[in-house]
Amino acid sequence: MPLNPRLVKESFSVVEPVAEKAAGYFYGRLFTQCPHMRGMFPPGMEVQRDRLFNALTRVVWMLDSPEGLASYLAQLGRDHRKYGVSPEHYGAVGSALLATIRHFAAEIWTDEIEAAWTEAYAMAAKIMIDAAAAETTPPWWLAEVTDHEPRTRDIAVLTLRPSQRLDFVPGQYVTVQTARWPRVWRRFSIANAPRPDGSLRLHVRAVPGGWVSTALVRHTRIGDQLLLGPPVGTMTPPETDRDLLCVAGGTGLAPLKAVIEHVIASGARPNIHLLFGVRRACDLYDIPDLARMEAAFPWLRVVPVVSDDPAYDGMRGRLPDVVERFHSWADHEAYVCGPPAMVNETVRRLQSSGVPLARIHRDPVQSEA
Ligand SMILES: NC(=O)C1=CN([C@@H]2O[C@H](COP(=O)(O)OP(=O)(O)OC[C@H]3O[C@@H](n4cnc5c(N)ncnc54)[C@H](O)[C@@H]3O)[C@@H](O)[C@H]2O)C=CC1
Repeated sequence: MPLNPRLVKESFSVVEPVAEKAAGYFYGRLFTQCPHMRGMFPPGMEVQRDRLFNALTRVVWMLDSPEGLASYLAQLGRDHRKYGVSPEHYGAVGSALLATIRHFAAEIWTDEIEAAWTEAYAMAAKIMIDAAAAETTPPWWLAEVTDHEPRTRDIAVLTLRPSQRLDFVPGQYVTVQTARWPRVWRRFSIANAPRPDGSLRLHVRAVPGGWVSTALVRHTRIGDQLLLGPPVGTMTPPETDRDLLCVAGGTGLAPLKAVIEHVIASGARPNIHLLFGVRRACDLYDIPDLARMEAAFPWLRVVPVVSDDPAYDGMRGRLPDVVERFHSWADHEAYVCGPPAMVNETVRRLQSSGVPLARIHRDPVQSEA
């Protein structure tokens, strides 16, 4: 039977408003049916629940764009190897998912909707299973912390050396697990373009209640080992030599720095504006490094922007406002990364000021605590 994206989307839109409940129901079904699968997940399931729905939402809304969907699902399949997922698990997940959607969309449920979900899930599972089976890189990497620089009270920049070669594209992120929190994986963007020594830099803010981020900022030392999942993400460098606008909110700077490093190393000479927004001047955690990049590449202009510090003697304001009043970006390729609300608003303003959506790069998946 052919895919029926419309029926899947319509029924999913009934479940979306009760996503949290639905995710709880889904895991309840899954673990009752397959108690041994509980051990594959961390003790606290809150982030996992969000993740399930973020991924599901993305898949459902991409059903009409098969190419983008296939590449997203393939990345997801490769990434799931680090949890020890094997093809048998997909059947159990599929039946728990179907039971969940059926339960929460009961009012509109029909045989056609059931068939549409069955078909869509079978297609998605096949892409994930095939991609995982075809992958030759490790499911996860051990990485040694070779440097740990506290930059502010809450932010540290870590340098890691993976024990095996880890290929990635600038702008991608990895998931990280610390010895302190087994089975808890959190995403952090790689903050550099690939280097000859294979090292990776991460920008980490310890957020309240953030298990992994707090462990990385406050309890991690040089010589410690971390686990890294496969690199994922689609916010990769531009394929044109158009001028670039990069809008970074806080540690959302990390992937944009990687993209800029890549563009500089490629030998292209576009003008690059990097607007680096923080709340207070003391949060400008990477200025010395950015100033070095600026000095070495005259086409790069770094503009620190501070939103909540009236005493700051430089550019002040909210990033979306500053972007809008700066000048026209209509001819630029734009990259936006940071807190989701900031990203959404900046993208909207760029669009309404004439930057086509196809030229605005963002990663719908944000990093977590
Ligand atoms: N660490 C990493 O590797 C990555 C982090 N991120 C995300 O970047 C964000 C960084 O957070 P923080 O450093 O705590 O940044 P923050 O909360 O201190 O804010 C940074 C900037 O965004 C602006 N901003 C915040 N909320 C806004 C809103 N609602 N509307 C308009 N502007 C707003 C602030 O004014 C400031 O200029 C997190 O959401 C994180 O998930 C994204 C990708 C990679």
